[in-house]
Amino acid sequence: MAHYDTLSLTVDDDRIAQLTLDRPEALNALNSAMMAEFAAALVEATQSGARALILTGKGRAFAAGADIAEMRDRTFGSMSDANHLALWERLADLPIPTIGAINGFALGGGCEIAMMCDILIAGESASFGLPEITLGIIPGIGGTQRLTRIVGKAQAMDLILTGRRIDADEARRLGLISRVVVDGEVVEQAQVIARQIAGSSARAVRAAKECVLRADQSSLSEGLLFERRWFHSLFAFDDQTEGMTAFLEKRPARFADA
Ligand SMILES: C/C=C/C(=O)SCCNC(=O)CCNC(=O)[C@H](O)C(C)(C)COP(=O)(O)OP(=O)(O)OC[C@H]1O[C@@H](n2cnc3c(N)ncnc32)[C@H](O)[C@@H]1OP(=O)(O)O
Repeated sequence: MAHYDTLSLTVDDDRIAQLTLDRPEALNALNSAMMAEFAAALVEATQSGARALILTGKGRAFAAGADIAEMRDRTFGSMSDANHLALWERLADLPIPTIGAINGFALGGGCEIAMMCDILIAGESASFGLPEITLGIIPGIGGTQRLTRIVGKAQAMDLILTGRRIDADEARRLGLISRVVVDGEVVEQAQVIARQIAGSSARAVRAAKECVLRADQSSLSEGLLFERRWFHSLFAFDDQTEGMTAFLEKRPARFADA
């Protein structure tokens, strides 16, 4: 793995990649250096053959948002000419499942990149929020769009216009995250999920991810057709025969690339 200054990347023997944001002294505030390294690390993780990626933060925050010190003196020209923040979107485009393991604060841009993950689990004392409004700006890494799709207009307006923070239980009730676990066990629980995914058929996992993501972006009839076509396609591969044979023979399936 390459050396990174603002994050670390590991890939274990089960082909689980773990990307850890690593600027704990600034609560993992997202700066330009981290954004560039993040994009490079995603490429490296994918090219390593990883089957799932866990995203977490070192210390008492997942990430407390974009780096305010770095942003304060930016101008419209420097932000728009560089299409600033666009690189974070690479996370949403990753072909393998992503699991956000949220410890502590996930605020502003931190909450926004968390919402890009496919599965989100959080420690009991994690907190989420989009406080950008208090800084005279708005979310810029997809926060208005993703939050509205996840929780609906009224809840999104409440959270974005007030900038209020919510705890892990409220985040789960609203549908932002799927599981709340004991603080300190967040990464461990993410690894359990990741290993389960890594033991499944890679093609079926990819198909499932593409279909779920399509649900957000297509009409119901287009999404249904897309799902049915993917379903048909999986019968072209040995994993389907192996999975069904294993069930009938009452043994665990042995998928080719698991
Ligand atoms: C498109 C996206 C836009 C955005 O994301 S804009 C940013 C949105 N985020 C925020 O507004 C949150 C800013 N941070 C905070 O409100 C607080 O922090 C917390 C509530 C998260 C934690 O408060 P406490 O426990 O008192 O810690 P502390 O002393 O404030 O923070 C420790 C160090 O971390 C730095 N830091 C925290 N968040 C950021 C940030 N977003 N950008 C730059 N630095 C940050 C602080 O300044 C400080 O540093 P030092 O020890 O040198 O004083």
